Amino acid sequence: MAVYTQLGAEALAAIISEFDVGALVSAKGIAEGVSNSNWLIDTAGKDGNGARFILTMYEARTEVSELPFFLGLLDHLAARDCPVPRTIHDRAGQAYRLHDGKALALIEFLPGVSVSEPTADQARAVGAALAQVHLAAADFPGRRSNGLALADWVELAEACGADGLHEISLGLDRQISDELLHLAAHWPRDLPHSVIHADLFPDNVLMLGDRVTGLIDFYFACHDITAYDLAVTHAAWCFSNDGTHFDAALSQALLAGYESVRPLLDEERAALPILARGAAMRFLMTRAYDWMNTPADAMVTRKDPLAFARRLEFYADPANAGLFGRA
Ligand SMILES: Nc1ncnc2c1ncn2[C@@H]1O[C@H](COP(=O)(O)OP(=O)(O)O)[C@@H](O)[C@H]1O
Ligand SMILES: N[C@@H](CCOP(=O)(O)O)C(=O)O
Repeated sequence: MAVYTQLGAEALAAIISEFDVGALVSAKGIAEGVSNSNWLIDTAGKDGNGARFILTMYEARTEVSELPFFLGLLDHLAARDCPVPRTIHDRAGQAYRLHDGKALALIEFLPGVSVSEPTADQARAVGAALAQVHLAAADFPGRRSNGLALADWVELAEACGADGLHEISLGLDRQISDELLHLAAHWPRDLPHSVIHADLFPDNVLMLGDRVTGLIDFYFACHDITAYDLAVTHAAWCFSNDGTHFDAALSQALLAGYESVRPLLDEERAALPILARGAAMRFLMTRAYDWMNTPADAMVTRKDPLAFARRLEFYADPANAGLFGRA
């Protein structure tokens, strides 16, 4: 469930009246999502023909000082025909407003649904859309470093503690400490960097059939290794949810879709195995930390860390070394 803050009808109407979008007609809290509060907003529209938006209230996990980067990036990408929602600026031209000390943004509504069992054609389309974002962001002037990079995985592992990890699953502490050493020794330093989405899971992609209609939730976007973003997307799309089953057809389609827009350099392709291990580690660590630190009465469902421990095992298995080789 993701409406952490209750806003009454009067408050919502007053907020919407600050934008040139017509009067509020209806507002429904959106259950999906975990970080922020979201409402589906219908208004009369500027011309009286009706219009639909997403109203997002940023909760504790999003720093207000970072909103110019996230929201500016959406506008930059949308202006370059990437399938991302524009932000609707208020009458004063601001991309976000403050309400009772919390930031709010009104965002273009995009049609589509998040798929739970992607097909190869859908994975191909997602790969192409990701590459389009990487190219279109090249002249985006905003800067944000990755707050969940290798050094942060190490910190998260320390915060969890060996005993805590072992309690999640026997031997998980050892798997993580060995892997972190391996990643530190082999993490690539000289690959192309760009703005990356960094969390392009199926629930952050809206689709109509095989067409990507929306890439959303850019709140982990940052500058980092471009091909690492492809590795994150690979880990997110090419396995069953629990990480027990790898789908080679999805993997090939995702990579081919990506390369149809932005061909990988040889060194990027060669680095994909280690980048994929890093991607699996990133989600293993945040999920393990959340697993141990989410109060029992919290409104969010904890995500299974072991689903990414299994992906990590898969990527690290020498039997799968050829996974990212050219077909
Ligand atoms: N621009 C949009 N157009 C249509 N639906 C959206 C849009 N942005 C968000 N949503 C809907 O709201 C849900 C939660 O949004 P999301 O940004 O993923 O929240 P959170 O950051 O809390 O995870 C999404 O799963 C989707 O259903
Ligand atoms: N994709 C991450 C969780 C991040 O949550 P989001 O709803 O903000 O995308 C994971 O699966 O661990």
